[in-house]
Amino acid sequence: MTGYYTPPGGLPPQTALMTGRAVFTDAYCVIPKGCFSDIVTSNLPGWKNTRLWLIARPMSGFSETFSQYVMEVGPGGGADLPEPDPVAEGVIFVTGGEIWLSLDGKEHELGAGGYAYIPPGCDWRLHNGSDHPARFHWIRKLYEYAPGLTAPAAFVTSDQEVKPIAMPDTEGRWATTRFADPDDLRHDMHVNIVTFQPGGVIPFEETHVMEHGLYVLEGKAVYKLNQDWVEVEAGDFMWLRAYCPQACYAAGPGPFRYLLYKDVNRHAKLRGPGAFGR
Ligand SMILES: NC(=O)N[C@H](N)C(=O)O
Repeated sequence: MTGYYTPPGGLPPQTALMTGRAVFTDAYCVIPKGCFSDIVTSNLPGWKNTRLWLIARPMSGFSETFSQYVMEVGPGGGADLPEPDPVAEGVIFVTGGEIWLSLDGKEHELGAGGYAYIPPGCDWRLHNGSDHPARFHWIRKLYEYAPGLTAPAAFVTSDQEVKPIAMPDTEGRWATTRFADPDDLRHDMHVNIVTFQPGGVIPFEETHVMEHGLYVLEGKAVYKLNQDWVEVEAGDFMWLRAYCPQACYAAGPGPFRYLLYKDVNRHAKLRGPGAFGR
């Protein structure tokens, strides 16, 4: 772990060359780090001294499940009512600085690598009491209640505390840090960190129902997205629609790591005549 990329802000200089790496297709999208300039930031109601890059949002109303924000909270900034939607759950992953997080009355301080799961309806607040900016990812999803299951409880952990689990037969070259218990079906989204050691690969085209957001925290790789091979590096974001084929080769001298969102553990939504009379 050598640190997590965070956008520096500002504008590229007038002498900058467009590199043409930004791509938006029906199956996937790549937002390279060069796109994180000051002019594409947003603000949010209720958030003080805060700006964000909103890098994923549901758009077609058909199959997209999540939104992802790269947040930058300045000194003294934050929110007492951060989440307006009572059914939204969230994950926070800190990439730089420190945040103060109150979850249902319990207070936590999170630094780089800090991770929090925030269930729907949680009473939470977030502030930056330091004199430098705090940066973190905020991933949001509408929680899908399932018969017999309640929503999970809030928890706080960190990249440093959770041991990555190697994928079978990879000699540890491909491993996943799983922050939520994969056997706990109350969770309908996982936000994990995937780590490849130099030369590590996904050796087949994964093609599955889960939608993905991948934010590259560290290193570089060549990623297969649908029919294209795309070079990616720390700071780049990829959005992959359900069933988008995916594979990769870790190409740099150090580990290649990304924060991975996926929707899990729920039925496919049926549509059309006969689906409970709808
Ligand atoms: N692109 C990925 O890293 N996919 C993961 N192996 C996953 O779906 O868990």
